[in-house]
Order: sequence, then C-alpha cells, then structure tokens
Amino acid sequence: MIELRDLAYVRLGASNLEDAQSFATKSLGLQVGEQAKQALYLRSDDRAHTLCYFEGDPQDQTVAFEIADQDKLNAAGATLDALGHAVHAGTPDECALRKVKAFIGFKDPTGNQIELVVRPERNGKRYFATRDAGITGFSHVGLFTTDPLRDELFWTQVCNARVSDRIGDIALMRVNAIHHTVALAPGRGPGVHHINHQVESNDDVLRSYYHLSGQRVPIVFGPGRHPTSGARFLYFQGPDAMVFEYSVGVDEIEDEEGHRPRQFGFEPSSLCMWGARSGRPR
Ligand SMILES: O=C(O)c1cccc(O)c1O
Ligand SMILES: [Fe+2]
Repeated sequence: MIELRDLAYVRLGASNLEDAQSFATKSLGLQVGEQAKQALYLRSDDRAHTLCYFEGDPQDQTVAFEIADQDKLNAAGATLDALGHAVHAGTPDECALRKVKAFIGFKDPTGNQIELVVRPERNGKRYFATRDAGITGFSHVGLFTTDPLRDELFWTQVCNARVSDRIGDIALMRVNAIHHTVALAPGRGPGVHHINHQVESNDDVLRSYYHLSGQRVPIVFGPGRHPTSGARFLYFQGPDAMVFEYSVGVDEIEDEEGHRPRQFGFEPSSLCMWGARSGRPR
C-alpha cells in the first residue's frame, strides 16, 4: 500500500510565464518563492512552493504527493513496477527543480502524471502574498479520469486514499482527516481538472468574487456551497484554461474507521446546495 501523506505540489507547463505570474500574484494571491529562468515557484503556505509554472506545454501537468521516507518511496516504486506502471526515479537535477530530497514519477491508469516525493523543502519565512486573498493553504486537486471506477480502485487499493463521498461515480477521496485531497472528474483524457486553495472565511470567497470579476477573470462556478464537504466555494479560470477553486469550511472526517461514504445523485444540486450552476461543465 502506497501511503500518501499530503499533496506536495502541482507543476504546470505555461504557454506564457509572464501571464502565469501575473495571474498567480495579482488574481490568485500566491507569493513568488523563487523566480528561476524558465520556472516560477509559488507559495501558499510554509513550504518553499506548492505550485510551479514552467515554460512548456500547458498539457504537461503533474501532481505530487508526499511520502514519509525513502524506504516507503522505494517500496512504492516496487509496487508500481510490479503493477506494470513505468516508474522514473528522479535525477539529482530533477530533484533540485522540485525542491525535494527524492522522488519517483509514474502515470495513474488514466495517464495522469503523478510524482511521489520525500522531504519537500520548507521555508523559514512565513507565506506572505502581495494580494490578500486570505489563502490558508493548498488543499486538493481534481484529476480527470477516463474510467472513474477503475481509477477509484487504483487510488484506494494501490494507494491509501479513502472515499469520503461520491457524486454519481465521482469519488471525493481523503488521505488524511480533510474531507478530500483528490477528486476524480470524468473526462476524455488525463489532466488536472481543478486546483483548490482554502481561504480563511466566507468573506474571502465573496471578496474574491468581486475582485476577480473586476479583473475580468472568468468565474466558472459559484459562489456556492458543496453539500459534500460543506465548503463555500468559488471556481475561476486561470492561464491556459486551468480552473482554480477557493473554498472555506471543508469538513474533517472525525471517525476515520466508522465513516461511510455518502452517495449523491449526479445532478447540479449535488455540486451546489444554493443553486449555482457550473458555467463550464467539464
Ligand atoms: O468540496 C467538495 O465537496 C467538492 C465537491 C465537488 C467538486 C469539488 O471540486 C469539490 O471541492
Ligand atoms: Fe474542489
């Protein structure tokens, strides 16, 4: 069993690094941790980075999870290898680019690029962004899946994810007490469906709704409230059409052993209990 501890980072190819920087700092509200020649490292918490935009193909998207230690990373590599996934061990240069001690890369059954990392770097300075979006941290990602049931089995049986709730066949899965860290969204191929950051209060969600609307950032869905996690949310579109979500008040699963996933119907009211409709169902 591969024990995912937490999300580590997302790496996104950017068609225009300057646009990505402008969006990340002036709209989303992340802090530039480091500006390298062909890459931009962005912070949302006390880590050195949780999002990296690099000059490259926007379809080149990777989600990374933290693993406890090198032994467990080796075991994860062996498990994936035995299941027929091609496993790439990060070279020292690649580790430096990711600010981690070690990592392996592989693809999930849909073809999503996943990295498992040990010892992601922290930064002694606290996260302090120039735009006050109220971000308290990087919380979950949605991944596209071409077969929700197959991929749910991969994340829950090969890895340690547990299903907290389902909307139709879409699984919202946790790897710790937080309601979900990975959501699987049906799609035609691999890729990141959305990237979620938590914000401090309802006020932050609504303040951002007006702030982003004023900047002509496309609002994709919300403001609304998810019946599943209970979170108040706003989805909006960033560079290269990537969707970002702010949310506040995501439930924690207190009874880890006793929790039974709830089944919600595949219908709009399962995504927003206030009646918001998604502007771009994907
Ligand atoms: O927070 C949720 O429950 C949720 C539900 C559906 C889709 C999402 O992106 C979510 O974050
Ligand atoms: Fe989400």
